[in-house]
Amino acid sequence: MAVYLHDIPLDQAQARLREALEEAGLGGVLAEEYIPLDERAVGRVLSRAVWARISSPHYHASAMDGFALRSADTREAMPTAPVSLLLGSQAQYVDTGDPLPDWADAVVPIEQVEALDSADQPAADPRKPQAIRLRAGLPPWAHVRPMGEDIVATQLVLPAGHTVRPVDLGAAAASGHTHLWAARKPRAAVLPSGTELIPVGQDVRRGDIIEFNSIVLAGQVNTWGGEAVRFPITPDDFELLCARVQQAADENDLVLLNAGSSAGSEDFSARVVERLGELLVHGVAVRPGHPVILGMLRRSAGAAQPERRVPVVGVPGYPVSAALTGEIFVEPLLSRWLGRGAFQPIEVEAALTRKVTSPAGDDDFMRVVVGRVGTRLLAAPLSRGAGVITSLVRADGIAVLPRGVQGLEAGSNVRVRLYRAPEELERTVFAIGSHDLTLDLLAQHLAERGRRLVSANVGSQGGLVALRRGEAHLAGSHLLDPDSGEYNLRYLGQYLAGREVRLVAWVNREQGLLVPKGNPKGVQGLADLAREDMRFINRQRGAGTRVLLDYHLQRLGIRAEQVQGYEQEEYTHLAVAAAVASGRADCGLGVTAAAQALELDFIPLFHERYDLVIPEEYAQNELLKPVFDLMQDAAFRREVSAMPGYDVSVMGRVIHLGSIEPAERA
Ligand SMILES: Nc1nc2c(c(=O)[nH]1)N[C@H]1C(S)=C(S)[C@@H](COP(=O)(O)OP(=O)(O)OC[C@H]3O[C@@H](n4cnc5c(N)ncnc54)[C@H](O)[C@@H]3O)O[C@H]1N2
Ligand code: MOO
Repeated sequence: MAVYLHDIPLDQAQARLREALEEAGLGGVLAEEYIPLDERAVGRVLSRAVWARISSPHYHASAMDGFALRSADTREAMPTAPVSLLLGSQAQYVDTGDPLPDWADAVVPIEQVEALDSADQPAADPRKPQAIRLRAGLPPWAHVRPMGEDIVATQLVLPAGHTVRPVDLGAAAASGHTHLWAARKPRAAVLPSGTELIPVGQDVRRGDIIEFNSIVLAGQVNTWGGEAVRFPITPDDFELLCARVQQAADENDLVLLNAGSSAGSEDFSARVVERLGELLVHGVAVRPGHPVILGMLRRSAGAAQPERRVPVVGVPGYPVSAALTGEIFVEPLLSRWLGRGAFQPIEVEAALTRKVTSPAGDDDFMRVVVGRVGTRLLAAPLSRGAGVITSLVRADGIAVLPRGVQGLEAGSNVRVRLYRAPEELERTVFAIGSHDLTLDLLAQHLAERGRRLVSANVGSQGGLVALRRGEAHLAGSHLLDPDSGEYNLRYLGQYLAGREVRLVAWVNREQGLLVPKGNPKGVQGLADLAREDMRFINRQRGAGTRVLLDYHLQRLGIRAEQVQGYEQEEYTHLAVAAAVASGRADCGLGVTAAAQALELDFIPLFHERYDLVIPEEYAQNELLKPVFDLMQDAAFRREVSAMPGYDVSVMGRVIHLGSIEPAERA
């Protein structure tokens, strides 16, 4: 009989693991090693403090090329009454770093003396004169680095638990060390499992999943100071899985078993752990990542240290869940074994740009992008999908909605654990509105100009709403006014009346019908949408493309009810293209580039203008200057017009500047 997982709160799961580790004698630094002091020690965690064996400098050293002397001998020297010192008894040439003779207590730089061979004859070799003449006195210890200036023998140079940086190695070497005591790197085996997985580089067929979780997990382990050992993909075969996991446990300190953690027909991980050791936890109340497994494995009799227990983490298969499980369970474990404090992220408080819901029973790890718009720090939630690895790539941080919170309204403050330095958030240009594929090109060019473009796709009208609420620097918009045939202006009156706004044309682009390659249903135009054998895929209400569609359907006298699939909505051009590519729909309205991206056929229908709407306060801000620069940049314009269906002749044209008059509803 199948036993399904039972989620327990995160703190309880962590406590159970901690207790099991302590019981097994694995609660602290695993082992230490005496490693040579060289550049390979960077990143290692010191298991013992470094105390200075010798001082640095370990003798009084000259800080300048010049002459060592007794400061007292120079006391009378004046510009008008120079003092001469005889080489040998009163002065001695020294290079920077040379030890000072015992009798000397100061150095005069060579350029501050007259080197003489006799009373008035300059020396043939300025470093080997008979005498030197000074026209100013020197205080004691002038131009001398006294013994211990840098490090005094017996002082603490580096504390235990410290992660070694390049400069630390300099200080440790200067204080007389040749080796360092460091925590041994914990070895973590990473085992990907699943019959459907194929390694990177192999041809991909339908149903195949490119295996990358093991790469992500191994990279995390190495970043956090461990040493990852990646195993080959194990198919869903219980006995084989047991054999591999046993081997991994025999040779490593930790086993990360990826996938097979939930309730599917071939989800063996929990049973493997039960067979080879003790299952501590199956299911943690976190989203994503809830089917986590925690356990302790036994080593086989023939293994090294056969009595050792080896913790195992059953890492859920979905990539975001897998990476977050690494952060939540693996990082703290490695930190503990390395004797270093667990990672403390920098946190900031930011206001949510939209309402979110959250499962009441779980700690919900929400990925967000963060940026400053005006005086406010804003957090825009990214995709919640556990399979959307790019949401973690794009994320600036994680906002945890704790258990008990069922959701938050737009504008609520959340604490965000940052993945980046807070300064980077100040360079963020927030674009919320209609998405266009050229914005990705813009993002890439802005990155070269020290800006980060973060865009959220909420459709044209959604973008104007975001601007009204002060939650974006700019919005892409392509809203057709059916009466005038103009774009956007009338809608600005509706959403941004009274505000100072700059409306700048961005591109003219082609819109048309996306159909499968070869156009099997012979689609010719919008009139075909009313056909009984036609399944359409629509854009969401408020999207410019939706406005365009409704306008033209009305002109053709086609009612929404006549269009099959009119109620099926997607949020981006690419999502519409994907629906057609997968066969879920026969056609959809979108831009040429989306058709090209997914190798669809395209039936061009209209040209439309896509504008950027920018409140004047931001248009004049240094932050957005590169956006305006790029509109005039020949190389950028060339790249945009090289994209299929785009024309940049309008790019940068100011359509409106100044206060927006109120308008009636369009
Ligand atoms: N009936 C239930 N079904 C599922 C539950 C549940 O509680 N009850 N939980 C869901 C959640 S949440 C998650 S997370 C997953 C966990 O699934 P498994 O750990 O069993 O993993 P798989 O089913 O094998 O894989 C899921 C999915 O993840 C991707 N994947 C897996 N391994 C890799 C890899 N090495 N590299 C890249 N991507 C990988 C892949 O897309 C798999 O389809 O279960 C849900 N179902
Ligand atoms: O818990 Mo799953 O890991 O939501 O994605």
